Amino acid sequence: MKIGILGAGSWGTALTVLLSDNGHDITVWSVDEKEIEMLDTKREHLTKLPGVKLPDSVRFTTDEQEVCKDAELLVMVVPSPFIRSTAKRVAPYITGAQTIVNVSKGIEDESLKTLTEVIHEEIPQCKVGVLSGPSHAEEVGKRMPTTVVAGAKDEKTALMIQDAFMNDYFRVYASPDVIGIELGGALKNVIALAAGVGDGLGCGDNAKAAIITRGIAEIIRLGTAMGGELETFAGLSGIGDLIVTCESKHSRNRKAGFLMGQGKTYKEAMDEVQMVVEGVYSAKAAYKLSQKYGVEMPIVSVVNRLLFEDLNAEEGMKMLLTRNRTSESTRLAWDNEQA
Ligand SMILES: NC(=O)C1=CN([C@@H]2O[C@H](COP(=O)(O)OP(=O)(O)OC[C@H]3O[C@@H](n4cnc5c(N)ncnc54)[C@H](OP(=O)(O)O)[C@@H]3O)[C@@H](O)[C@H]2O)C=CC1
Ligand SMILES: O=C(CO)COP(=O)(O)O
Repeated sequence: MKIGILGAGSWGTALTVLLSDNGHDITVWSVDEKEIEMLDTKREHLTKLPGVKLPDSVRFTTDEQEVCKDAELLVMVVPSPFIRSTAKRVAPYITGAQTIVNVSKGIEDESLKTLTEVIHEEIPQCKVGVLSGPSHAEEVGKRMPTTVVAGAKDEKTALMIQDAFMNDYFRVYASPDVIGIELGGALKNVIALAAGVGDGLGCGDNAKAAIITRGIAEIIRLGTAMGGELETFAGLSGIGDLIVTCESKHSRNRKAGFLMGQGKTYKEAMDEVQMVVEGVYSAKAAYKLSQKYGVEMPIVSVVNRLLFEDLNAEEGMKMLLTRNRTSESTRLAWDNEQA
């Protein structure tokens, strides 16, 4: 199959390896001429995915028309703040016969829309799906075992995406729950910032487990209120992705949080990480959505205050621990008569 990849950072590069392994004919596009020249001449992304070699068959371009021409599938893999502008750039070259799969993770800040909603708005003529889950580029680029989930509103599109990506080191499940998959992928990044802050403060495994567990509770609360399925949040793009991002040495969001826990501002942390820290972009949107849907998200709220107000890391952690006492169960009531 002919595939165009829109974005040539670490995830775009790792997926180029994967999709080439699957025998597809790949063209990679980036807005950045220097990045395209480096990839074309060195066959490696020297800064964002060093050590991973790209096959000679892959073509590189900065031309939107070229990457879209005859591509049955386009993979959208630019950071979330650039999804709309990239969709606008390619829209004139996309026909109703083509499919776009979004593999980026975020929520648009102003509109509070998911990324497939943004793509659909800009390119209504084509089919749009999503692929998400615990999948660091550093491991996929080395062909290490990985599982993800592909979602689309119609089964044919979901199965087409599953088929294009799946191989013996990259297992792809399929699902109709597009909103659940997207919210899991976007919200886990905000929680990972908090997990990193805990690490930076020197908190231990108990605190990490608490942030992951109470974090997924927040994701489920908002995600189900917005129409996502509980099963999805218990799956690869929910708890699966949350675990990998809160625990992995590769995680950009956890690392940015770690630096903030050590006293750096989020801008200093982002400069040091040098790759996209999506949680910073999604944090405000997640908070605004929690207000809109009337659900409590204390970790998301503290992360916003750490990022955009002058709350420091220690105060933030204390604030979470000293919230009003509450129950873990939201469904069951006490049976006081039996007691
Ligand atoms: N890295 C990973 O392991 C994974 C990442 N993701 C998601 O994939 C998305 C991309 O992440 P990742 O590849 O890591 O990011 P990177 O920062 O490595 O790369 C992003 C790419 O987008 C390009 N870019 C920068 N500015 C613009 C712009 N204005 N318009 C269009 N393109 C631009 C970058 O160019 P330049 O290099 O010049 O900045 C680069 O090619 C994110 O949403 C992330 O959450 C999902 C799963 C795994
Ligand atoms: O989403 C990702 C892996 O699934 C990448 O984000 P992090 O690097 O912050 O974990």
